[in-house]
This record gives sequence, structure tokens and C-alpha cells, in this order.
Amino acid sequence: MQKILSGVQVKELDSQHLKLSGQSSHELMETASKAFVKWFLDQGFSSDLPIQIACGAGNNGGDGLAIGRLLSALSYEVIIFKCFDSKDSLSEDALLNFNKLPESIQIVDFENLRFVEKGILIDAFLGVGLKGELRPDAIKIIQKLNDYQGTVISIDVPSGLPSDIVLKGEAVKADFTVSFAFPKLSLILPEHAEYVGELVVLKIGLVEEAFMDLDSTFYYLETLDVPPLHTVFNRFSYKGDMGKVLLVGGSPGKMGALILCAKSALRTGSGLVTCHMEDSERVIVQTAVPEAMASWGLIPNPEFYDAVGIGPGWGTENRARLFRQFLQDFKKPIVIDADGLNLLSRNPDLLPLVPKNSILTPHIGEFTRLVGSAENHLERLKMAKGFAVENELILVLKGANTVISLPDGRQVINSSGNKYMATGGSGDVLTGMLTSYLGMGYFPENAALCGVFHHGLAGEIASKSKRRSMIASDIIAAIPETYIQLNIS
Ligand SMILES: NC(=O)C1=CN([C@@H]2O[C@H](COP(=O)(O)OP(=O)(O)OC[C@H]3O[C@@H](n4cnc5c(N)ncnc54)[C@H](OP(=O)(O)O)[C@@H]3O)[C@@H](O)[C@H]2O)[C@H](O)CC1
Ligand SMILES: [K+]
Repeated sequence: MQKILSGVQVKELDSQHLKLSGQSSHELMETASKAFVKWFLDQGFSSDLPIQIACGAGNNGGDGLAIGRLLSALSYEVIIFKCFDSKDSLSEDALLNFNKLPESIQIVDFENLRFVEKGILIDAFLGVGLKGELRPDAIKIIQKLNDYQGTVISIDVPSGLPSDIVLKGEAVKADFTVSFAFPKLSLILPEHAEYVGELVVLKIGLVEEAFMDLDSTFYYLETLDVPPLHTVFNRFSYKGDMGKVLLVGGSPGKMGALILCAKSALRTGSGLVTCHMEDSERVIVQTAVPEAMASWGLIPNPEFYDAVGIGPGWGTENRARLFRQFLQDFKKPIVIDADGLNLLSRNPDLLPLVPKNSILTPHIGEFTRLVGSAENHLERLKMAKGFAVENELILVLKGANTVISLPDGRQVINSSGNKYMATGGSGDVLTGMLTSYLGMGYFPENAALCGVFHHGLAGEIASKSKRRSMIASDIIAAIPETYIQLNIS
């Protein structure tokens, strides 16, 4: 998995990479700019209007200048807005790229800027080299860039946004942020959603060893990381190998949660799924999910099951005793969601009974009740790490970028998924997937990473044709396609 470094570490990373690869810093800037242009072309942005690029004096501006030259060579009309005083203030590589600009590119001083309406503005003013508070002249530039009504694409980070902390002042509000090598930590904070827009991360060929000596506990989970985490089943596998899972949840009026969870576990690959609920509700499950078995009353012989998921739609009234009894009997890692988490918050004495390496899946509200309130998301991530380490549990903090905190202190940020997944029942689907992987015998860490990633990918696939109409059942229907896309048998 790709390490996520701080803004100041990027300089060290670059020099390590240049030393190990033999590349020059100018070549690296060219590689990054080419990666951007390839992405830009793949998006099919219209080429009728000039592409406007606001360039600063540092290497972020250098990227903008190189991108301008590359787009111009592809017959785009390009206008550069100079967000610097003179050529003397340019960084070495920015200057090199400035001198390589063809004459066909218009260069406009920022004071004389007039936007081309409804077009594209590329923001290459400030990147990870921003230090301290913005100077007044930079604030003015950012305010002006934010007046633009067309599509804004920020290079590496929206200008003005610090890489690793929560923003206090002004920053560019982008529609897309195209970050290089890894997402800078601040790009995944919910506080910055309106600045970052859609986040894209592009590989720029940095050698892996360059990351080795740089400390970070944050990692980025990407498509290529996922297939090796999966267990391969052979032709002698039978439904028992695929896992016997028990899903405990549902209550009158909330049976949908348990049903979605069961369907999701089955689609993820579970061999045998049993739903445990109140006696009065069993007909609903038996009718809605004929592939699942039903049980009611006391939780039957829990040792029979390979994995248990507990909580979706369960309710909290009169559940604590049953939960305690279950936790005393069942010693394998489990998945706890929704009302299972609420029960833990209300009965803190249950927490030590939760088997080590169990997977807890709170959204921010459930997290606040369970772990405590935080001033901002960075503080919340710190608390999540402390909770996971102290209790030896895996904490999956759900959100636009779900963060998986592991008992060894690593925190993994998921890259899959999109805004359309914020729909009722999406979390129940995730619980079904996680429990299913535990039931198939995956190590809890791998179950958490695979479950979270496939869930996000299924959401991406389903939303292609559904957009805001997507419902949780569409996510379940897209699970098979995730295996096809990742080539998992
Ligand atoms: N490995 C990679 O990911 C690569 C990334 N690249 C790009 O390079 C930038 C980082 O470039 P760097 O030159 O280090 O810094 P920036 O361009 O982001 O910023 C420097 C300019 O910002 C001015 N600055 C700094 N602080 C302030 C402030 N508080 N207010 C206003 N202006 C500020 C600074 O001015 P000075 O007068 O202080 O020097 C500079 O003008 C990264 O983000 C990527 O886009 C490489 O292209 C390839 C490798
Ligand atoms: K920028």
C-alpha cells in the first residue's frame, strides 16, 4: 500500500526518488504533467474554449507551465495567468518550463486577467510548498480564482489549502483536485470537501524505495493492492469452506437492514447465511431471502459459525443481556455495526468482552457516541487510532474516504466509492460483506480492507447507470462485477 506522507516530507521524497532513479527534477515534473494531461484527455473536456492556467512561482506553477505547453502541442488554445511578479522569482524548474512555452500561448499578468466564461481553469498557483498563513497578495489571487464560474481543476492541492492540517483561511474551491503520487492528508478531510471537489490521484512513477525511510502511519488503499489480499478457492471447495455466517439484527420496522446484510453476505461469497431475529419477524426474512436460514430466540450454538455480524436494525431495547451472553460465548473476531455499536456505547463494560481483531464500523455519529467527540476530523482520526490500538480492534470509520484504523497503529484510507453511496442501507451492505470475508477465513485485517474496497467499488459500478437514484440493493447487485473487474475467481 502507498504511504501517505506529509507536505514537508514530499521534498525529502523527491530527493530520495531522484537519487535512486537517476531522473532529474525537471523530468519528474514532466512525468507529473504528462500524467495530468493523460487524465485530462480521458475526461473528454471540451477543447472549444481556451484552457486557462493560473501559475505560481514554485514547482506547482512549474507543473502548470509544463501542462500548458503539452496541451498547446495537442492543439488546445492555452492562456497562462502569471501569479508571480517576475521571472526571477520562479523556481529553477518553473523557469525552465516558462522558457519552453511556445509563442502561441498567451501570457497574461494577473492584474489584467479576464476569465473566459464557462471554460476550464487549471489552478497551479500553490501546492504543497505553502508555508504558514497566506500572504495578503496570495489571498487576493485566490479570491479572484474563486470568482470563476466554469470548471476549476486544482493541481496537487487546491491553492491555499495546507497539506496536513485543517484550513483556517481561504483556498481555491475546485471541482476536481488532481494530486500526485498519493492524496495529501488534508484532501480527505470532510471539512475540505467543498475545496477538493472530486479527488483524483495519479501515479508519477516514484520508486517504491524512496518511501522506505519516510515515517508515516497513513496508507492509501488502491485497486492494485486488493487482489493479493484475497483467498483463492479451488475446485474442491464446498459451501462449508465459503463460510457459515450468522447475522444478528432486525426488529419490527427495521427488517430491511438485516435483509440487505444477508443478501450482501451471500453475494460476497458466503456459503451459508443464517439470520437471527425476533420470532415475529422470521417470515419476512424467509420470504425476502430464500437463500438464508432463519433462527430466533437465544443465539444458537454460536461456535457452529465461522463469523458473526451483529447490529443492523437490531434496536437496543432489551438487547444488552443477549449481547453480553453472546460475547461471553463467541471468541472469534466479529463485525459490529449500528445498534451493536450503540449497545457498546451505552454499556462500556461490554467493550473488553469484544474478541480481539473484531471489526467495528461506526459512521461519525456512532463514533462520537462510542469514542468521543472531536474538534475536527484530524483529531477524530487520532482518536480512532488510539481506540484501535488500545482495544486491539479494527475500527472502520465510514465516510467519503473511509479510514480503517488497525490495532498496530496503521490507518488505511480507502480510495474507492463515491457520493452516491450515502444512501439508506449502504452500511448494512458493508456489514454483510465484512462478515462474509471473515467467514471465508480471511485474516480480519484483509477482511476489513477487502470489504471496504469492494463495497466502494460496487458503489462506483452501480452509480454509473444510476447516479443519485442508486439504492443499497444496487450496490449488492454490483458486487459480482467487482470480482470480474479485479479478476478474482
Ligand atoms: N513528488 C511530487 O509530488 C512532485 C510534485 N511537484 C509539484 O511541486 C509542488 C511543490 O512545489 P514547491 O516548489 O515545493 O512549492 P509550491 O509551488 O507548492 O509553493 C511554493 C510557492 O509558494 C509560495 N508560498 C509559500 N508560502 C506562501 C504563503 N504563505 N503565502 C503566499 N505564497 C507562499 C512561495 O513563495 P516564496 O516567496 O515563499 O518562495 C513559492 O512561490 C507540488 O505541489 C506539485 O505540484 C513536482 O512538479 C513533481 C514532483
Ligand atoms: K494548486
